[in-house]
Amino acid sequence: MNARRGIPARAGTAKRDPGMSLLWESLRSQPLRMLTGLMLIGVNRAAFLVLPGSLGLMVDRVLVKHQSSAMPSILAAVAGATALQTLTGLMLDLLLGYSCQNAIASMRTRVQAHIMDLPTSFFDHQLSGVLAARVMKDSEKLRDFIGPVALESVAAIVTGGLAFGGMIFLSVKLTLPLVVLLAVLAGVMRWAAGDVRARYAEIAHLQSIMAGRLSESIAGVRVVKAYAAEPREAIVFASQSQVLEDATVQVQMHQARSTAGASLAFSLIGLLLLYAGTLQVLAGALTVGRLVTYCAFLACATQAARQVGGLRMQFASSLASLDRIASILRESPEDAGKRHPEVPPVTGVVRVHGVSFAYTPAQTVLHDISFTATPGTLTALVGSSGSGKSTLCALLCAFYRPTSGSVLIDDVNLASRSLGDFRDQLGVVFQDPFLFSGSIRENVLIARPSATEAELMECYELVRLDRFVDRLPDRYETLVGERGVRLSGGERQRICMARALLRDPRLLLLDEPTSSLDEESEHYFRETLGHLIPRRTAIVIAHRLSTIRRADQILVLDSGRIVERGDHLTLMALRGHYFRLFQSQPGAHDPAV
Ligand SMILES: Nc1ncnc2c1ncn2[C@@H]1O[C@H](COP(=O)(O)OP(=O)(O)OP(=O)(O)O)[C@@H](O)[C@H]1O
Repeated sequence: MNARRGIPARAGTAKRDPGMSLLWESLRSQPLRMLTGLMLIGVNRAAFLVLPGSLGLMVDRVLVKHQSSAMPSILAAVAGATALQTLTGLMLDLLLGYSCQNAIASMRTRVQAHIMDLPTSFFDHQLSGVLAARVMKDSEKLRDFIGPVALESVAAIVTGGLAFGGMIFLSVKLTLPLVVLLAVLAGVMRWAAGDVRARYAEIAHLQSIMAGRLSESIAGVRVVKAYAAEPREAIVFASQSQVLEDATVQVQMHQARSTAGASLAFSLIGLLLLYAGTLQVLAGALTVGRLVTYCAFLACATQAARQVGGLRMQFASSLASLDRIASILRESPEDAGKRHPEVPPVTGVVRVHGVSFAYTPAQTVLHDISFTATPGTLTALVGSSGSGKSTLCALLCAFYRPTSGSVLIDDVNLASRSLGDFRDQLGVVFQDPFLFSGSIRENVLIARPSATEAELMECYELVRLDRFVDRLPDRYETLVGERGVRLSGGERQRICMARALLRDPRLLLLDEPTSSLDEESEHYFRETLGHLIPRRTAIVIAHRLSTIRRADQILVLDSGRIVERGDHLTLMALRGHYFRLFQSQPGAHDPAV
C-alpha cells in the first residue's frame, strides 16, 4: 500500500489467458458478422494494393516501352479498385459499429447479472464505485478492441501479408534478408516493450479506485460537509490523480520511445533495400518498373508493421480491462454447485444447529448458536451492540454460510437449498432502511411487482404510510432521492416494512424495524405484527421493551453466544443479562410498563 497516496502500490500482474478467452468468446458470439468482416477486410486490402501494384506496369509498359494503349486498362483497374475499397470500407464501418455496440451491451448485461448473483461476502471487500466502473468502463473497451484494435490490426496484417507476398513474387533475393531483419527487429521491440499489459492493468485499477472514492465521497457528502472534510477529500483525490497521471505519462513515454525506435529501424531497412534493389536493376536482374512496385509494396508493408506495433499498446490496454472483467466472472455465484432438490413451499420452521460464524478467520463472531422458531411465534434477539444479532439475521437470510453448524428451513439445509426459492418466502427489514432512488410505490413494489393495487393499499395501511404520504404532493409517486435521502428515518423505515409485508412472507426477519418510529407509530406497528404472526415465523431484533416483552422466546446474545433464553418473565426472574438490559431501558422503572 502506498500510504502517502492512499492507493495500493501495484494492481497485480495481469494474466494473459482470461482477457483473451473473454475476447474470443465475445467474437465467437457473432460468427456471421465476424466472418463477413474478415471477408470485407480481405477485399478492401487487396483493392488498396492495386494502386502500388500497377505502378510498375505503368513505368515498364507505358514509360519505358511506350505502350500507351495499356494505360486505359491500368487506370480503369485502379479506379475500380478505389471504388471497391470505398464501398467495402463503408460496409465495414457499419458492420463494426453495430457489432461493437452489441458486444458491449451483452458484456455489460452479463457482468451486471453475474455481480448480482455473487455472495454478500464478495461485496464486503469491494467499493461499489469500483464495481460500477468495471461494468461500465471496462466493457466499453470492447469497442476499442473490435473497432480500432481488432479491425486495424487485421487490416494491417492482411495488407502487410499481401504486400509481402508481392515482394517475394517480385524478388526473392531482396526479400529473404528482409525477413531475417524483421524477425530480429520484432524480437527487440517485444523485449523493449516489457509487460505493457500489466502497466495498463495498473492504470485501469487506479482509475476505478478514484471512481470508487469519488462516488463514496459524493454519497457521504453530508458527513464530508458536517466535519468540514472537503479539503481532506480534495487532497486525497488530487494525490490519487497525481499517481494516475504519473503512471499514464510513463506508459505514454514508453510508447513514444518504442514508436520512434521502430520508425528509425524501418527507415534504415528501407534505405538498405533501395540500395540493394538499385544494384539489382544495374545488374539487369530487375526492371525499373518492378523496383518501383517493390518499393511501393515495401512502403505498404512497413506502414502495416508500424501500425501493428502501435496497436499493440492499445491491445494491451484493452486486454487489461478484459482481464478485470474476467476476474469478476470467475467469482462463483452464491447458488453455484447446489443440487436444488425439489422442495415444497416454505412453511417457516427455522432450526439453527450449533452455528458458529466468522467474517474473517481471525475473529469468530457467533459461537455454537442453536434455537428453533416455528410458525405463529415471535422470537426476539436481544443483546448489547456488536453481540452478533444482525450477523445471525444475515445467516438466516443466507447472505453468509455458517463456518460450522447448519441453518435449516423446514428441515432443509440452506446450504443446499435454492436461494431464489427460499428468499421468495422471506420478508426482511434491515437495520439501515435502504431505498432506491425511484418513487415510494416503486420501492414497495420491488417485493412483488405483480401485486394488485388493493394489496399495495393494504400494506400501506398496515404500516400507516398514508399518514405522511398524504402530505406529499405526488403521494405514493413521490421520488425519494438517492437511498431515500428526501425522507425521514421513520418514513424510510415504514416504506421498508410495507415492502416486507407485500411479500406476504412465511418468514419475517426484522432488524430493529421500529428504531426510528415515534411511540404511536410503534404501538400501531406492534398491533399489526400481532395480527401477522399467526401465519408466519417472526424473528425480530429489538431494543424496545414493548416489542421484546410479548415475544414467545427471547434469545439473549453476548459476545456471539446465547447466554440466556426464555420468555420475558422467566428471564426477569433469572436476574442476569436480560434483567440488566431491561433495567437499563427507558421506562423500565415505570410501573405502567
Ligand atoms: N461485514 C463484516 N465484516 C467483518 N466483521 C463484521 C461485519 N459485519 C459485522 N462485523 C462484526 O461482527 C460483530 C457483530 O456485529 P453485528 O452487526 O452482528 O452486531 P449487532 O449485535 O447486530 O450490533 P448492533 O446492535 O450494534 O447492530 C461486530 O464485532 C462487527 O464488527
